[in-house]
Amino acid sequence: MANDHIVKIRGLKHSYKEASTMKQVLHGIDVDVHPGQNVFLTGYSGSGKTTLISLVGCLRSVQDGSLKLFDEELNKASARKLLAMRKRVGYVFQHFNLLDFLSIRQNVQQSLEIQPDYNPREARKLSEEMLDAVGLGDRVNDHPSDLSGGQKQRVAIARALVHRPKLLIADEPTAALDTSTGRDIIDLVQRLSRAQNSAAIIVTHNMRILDSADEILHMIDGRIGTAITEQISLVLPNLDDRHLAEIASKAIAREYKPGDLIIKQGDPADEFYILTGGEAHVFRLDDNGNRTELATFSKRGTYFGEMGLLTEHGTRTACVEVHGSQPTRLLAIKGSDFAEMIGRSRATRAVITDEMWSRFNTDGTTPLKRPSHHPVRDE
Ligand SMILES: Nc1ncnc2c1ncn2[C@@H]1O[C@H](COP(=O)(O)OP(=O)(O)OP(=O)(O)O)[C@@H](O)[C@H]1O
Repeated sequence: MANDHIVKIRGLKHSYKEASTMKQVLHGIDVDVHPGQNVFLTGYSGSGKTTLISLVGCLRSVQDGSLKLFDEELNKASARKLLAMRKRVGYVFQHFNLLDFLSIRQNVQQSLEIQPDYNPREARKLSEEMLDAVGLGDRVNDHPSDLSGGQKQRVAIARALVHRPKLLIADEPTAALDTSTGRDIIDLVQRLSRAQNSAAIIVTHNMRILDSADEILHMIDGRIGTAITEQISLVLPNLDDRHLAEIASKAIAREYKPGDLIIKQGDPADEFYILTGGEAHVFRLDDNGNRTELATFSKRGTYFGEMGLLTEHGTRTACVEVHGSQPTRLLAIKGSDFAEMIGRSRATRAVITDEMWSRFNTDGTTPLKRPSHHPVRDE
């Protein structure tokens, strides 16, 4: 499908001039962002996050590689084209970037004034509605200096979304805010962008807010790596830091193509899986080869493969296949590492075992013996 991508990046490289040499800061990036997807971009300071989003947001020119925004190639795009594309994106910055000599309604309205079909009356109405949606409907005539940090960021969100962009870019929108205000701001960005079916790329260092992402991209020295530690800590929050780092170092990132079988019923159970992208479908086959559809997992962080590992049965009780037209990405943890993990963290074992029993109950078949370890809840 031509329109299946909001952003499609292949082999993107970028360098800055430093004295008389060039310093390369992006080393061949591949990224896909689909309509309505919330993608969080994490990584240490200096790893290249701001460079990457400023290229996506048409604030810089592409030097090398392919970057398609709304299906249009930005490599070799003219300054005029970049400017036109920039108007179709919404931006939220760390330091709000509001103009204090304008009222907050006028600040929001600015985004509409640069659109080709600008109509002042309509723009005023839309700006007031958008401020209402961010909870500032009664403050439209105030100026930014009258507001708290969290309220200023709400204005910035209204300004970024008022023209209904198909992509919102937020560069550390919570960095200048306290934790609970930051969480509210992320919730708001996600609620409003989802309501408009806008994709959002949100740069953040804040691990506590990552659980609501559709996808987490982790930048390491100008490359996209799998956010293995972050993914595992979200799924299994009871692991202590040392244990988490140990498991993360042993987890293997895998990608399966549409049509691939991930788990085959009857095979020995030897791995535990955490879904990090795409969808996985579970079905069971009876002796005559008839299929019973059991579940489709689409939420990032869903885990599976625990049944064969936790029960004395030891073999796969169902098949799992790639679902839909996108690849399915997983973190695989070897059975022996999984056993060690739940052996050391009773809370983790309890959570996974409870989830397994609730799956047995929903799927209506419990062909297996109870696990040898009963859930423990005393941590
Ligand atoms: N305009 C510039 N000129 C030269 N070097 C730059 C420029 N902008 C960024 N860099 C360098 O490029 C590298 C990546 O910077 P970038 O700002 O993209 O990283 P970041 O992950 O966003 O970091 P932070 O979280 O600190 O903002 C850093 O080493 C930085 O010093």
